[in-house]
Amino acid sequence: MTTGTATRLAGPPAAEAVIATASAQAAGLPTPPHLVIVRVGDDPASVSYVRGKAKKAGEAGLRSTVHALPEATPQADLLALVATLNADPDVHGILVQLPLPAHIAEEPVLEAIDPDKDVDGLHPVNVGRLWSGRPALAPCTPAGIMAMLAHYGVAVAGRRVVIVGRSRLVGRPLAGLMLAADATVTVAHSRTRDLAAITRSADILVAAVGRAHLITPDMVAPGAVVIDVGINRVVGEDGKSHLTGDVHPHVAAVASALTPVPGGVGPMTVAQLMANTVQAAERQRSGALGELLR
Ligand SMILES: Nc1nc(=O)c2c([nH]1)NC[C@@H]1CN(c3ccc(C(=O)N[C@@H](CCC(=O)O)C(=O)O)cc3)C=[N+]21
Repeated sequence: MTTGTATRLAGPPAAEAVIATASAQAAGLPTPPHLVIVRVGDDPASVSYVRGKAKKAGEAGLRSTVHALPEATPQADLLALVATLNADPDVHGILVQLPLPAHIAEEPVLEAIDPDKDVDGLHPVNVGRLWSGRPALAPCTPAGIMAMLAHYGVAVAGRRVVIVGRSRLVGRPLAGLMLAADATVTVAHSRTRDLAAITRSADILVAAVGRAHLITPDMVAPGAVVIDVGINRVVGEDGKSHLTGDVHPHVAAVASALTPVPGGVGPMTVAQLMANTVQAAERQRSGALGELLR
């Protein structure tokens, strides 16, 4: 077999382009947009992601505040904090880092966030706006994937997109964004029969399942563009823990383009959070006019 090597769709250059645009927009606002991140508990991955997000916000010329609440925080206290942030005109974006501790129900917390400050795009109002094809704050990972494809000149309109995974944070909203961009969309998942036959029909294949190396070369059409959203921590032969995606490395021999993990979709997620925060600040500034336009 001859092995081609897929073009590497690197995250950082595309992420920098998104951040540069967001920074320029932010500079045109009366005050720098203010992002508030709420983290409950000390999950090491969450601590590290939140740190990365706050750092990027500073680099982009945004303000950020992190509320790190103890693991045992009662749900009512978290809801009270969200209400305070909603009412504060100096707060433009609110992100509650997931997952929350088991004693806190996710839904009431997400539904408590002002939809116009919901930079994660997880409030049902934003989900509904997205699915009815209206302007909406969209979840950062799928919006970042769309930005990445645009950055690298990968056309979406009219093409077959297969998304493996139907999560609230990635698979479902990505399907909505792809549909809005005129793709023909299939969402596959753990109960899908003959997954390989479906994934082989994709011009653009997105793996967002959270199972290391689920997508093998036989599941990919020659020349397909493959987006790997997986962030799996695995212990390698060297005994060290490292990150790997949902896509097997040998897929690079079949695909025309492939996003690496790390250094692919992850940085796009963070960049898109900055873009969403600026968008939220602009929506709030446009106030009553914005109300009419939505
Ligand atoms: N309310 C909420 N919104 C989120 O958007 C959200 C969340 N909760 N909970 C967890 C997931 C995961 N997530 C990532 C963000 C950045 C990287 C990222 O920057 N990854 C780097 C490497 C990071 C590392 O080395 O650990 C990369 O892929 O190159 C990954 C994953 C946002 N999430």
